Amino acid sequence: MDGDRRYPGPQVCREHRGHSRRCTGAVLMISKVGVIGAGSMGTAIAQSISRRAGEVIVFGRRQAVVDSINRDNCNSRYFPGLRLNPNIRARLMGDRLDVVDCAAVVIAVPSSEVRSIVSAAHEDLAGKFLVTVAKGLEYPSLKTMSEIIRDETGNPNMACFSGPTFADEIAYGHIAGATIGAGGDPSLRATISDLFGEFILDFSDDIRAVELCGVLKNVYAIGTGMWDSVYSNHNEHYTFLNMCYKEMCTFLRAISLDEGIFTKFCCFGDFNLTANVDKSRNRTLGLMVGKKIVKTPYLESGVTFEGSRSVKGIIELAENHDIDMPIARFVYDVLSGNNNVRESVDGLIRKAP
Ligand SMILES: NC(=O)C1=CN([C@@H]2O[C@H](COP(=O)(O)OP(=O)(O)OC[C@H]3O[C@@H](n4cnc5c(N)ncnc54)[C@H](O)[C@@H]3O)[C@@H](O)[C@H]2O)C=CC1
Ligand SMILES: O=C(CO)COP(=O)(O)O
Repeated sequence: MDGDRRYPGPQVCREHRGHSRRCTGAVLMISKVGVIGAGSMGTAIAQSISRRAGEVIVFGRRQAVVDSINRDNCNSRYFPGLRLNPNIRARLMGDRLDVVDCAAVVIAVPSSEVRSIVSAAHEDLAGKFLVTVAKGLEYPSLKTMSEIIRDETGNPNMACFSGPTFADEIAYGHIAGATIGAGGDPSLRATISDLFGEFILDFSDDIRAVELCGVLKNVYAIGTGMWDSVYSNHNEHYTFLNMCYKEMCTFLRAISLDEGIFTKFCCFGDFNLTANVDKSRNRTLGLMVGKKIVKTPYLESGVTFEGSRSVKGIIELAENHDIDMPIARFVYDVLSGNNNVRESVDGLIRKAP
């Protein structure tokens, strides 16, 4: 695809008051932003932000990807057909990260990698405005990404970005909504609204609840894939989808401080996107396991299946709140090879709420 024809270069932005709307105006010159992770989401976020910032530095661990971005304005591994904006530069990941003059740093690596990366670079990241897009839960600590990052850097200025946001569609500039989980500091919201001004944004003060929505929806995407590998009718699909959403809302009512979380992009939007669309890696994993196309070595496939890594933690977190999560347990049991899908699905139907 041709270069990003919409790239007008950084321009002055009108004040973005941070309420839920797509910033259609030109953009504020945000000096420099760092993105940790040169995978699909890191590259996509870099492309979006590069239309609003002076420069975006992407930190990747593969020299070939770094070279491809710097030499050809292209991430040949993830988006071979997309010309990246010229103000995106790549650097090879090291323990230390040269983010000295970055106004903000986005963390876009798989959740399993966040603690090691942030711990190694904690001195560089301390005091920075940090945004995590990773959708995972650390085990056995049961900590979310922002909790890990705060552990390692002590940063109070933290936010998360989560919603129905397939990376490829972001990279090609399609409309997407996302929830910003951040403390109530107005200046923080203004900064993040400028950074992610291409998105339709809603906000929540409960960053942990926003992050847990992203974790839960991956689990239910796997579960829906498994269910759909057995039942192929519309009634059956949407009946199970409703069962999943009911279980997810039961969990959120127990842990969320934000009573409006249920209708935010991180919750209803991302839950439906990932559970219903085959582009989702988590849903695809559920379909493949359900059809016995793949067995447990999928974790060595190199594909980022966040839901399979976080389902055990979600079950334990729920137990800590005396919440029963039969569908999350169904997903865990099948992924663990304990039962086959049809037996487990029939069991779910008998116990349906
Ligand atoms: N791909 C998508 O559509 C979306 C992904 N996300 C989230 O973004 C996070 C990142 O996932 P994706 O970009 O999708 O995965 P990906 O598999 O496309 O890319 C992951 C990248 O992280 C890099 N990486 C892994 N370990 C690393 C390390 N120790 N140091 C430096 N780089 C390392 C890999 O080399 C790869 O480039 C996940 O938590 C995912 O849930 C969120 C929304 C959408
Ligand atoms: O989080 C995502 C979309 O919002 C990406 O979903 P998958 O990780 O299932 O591909």
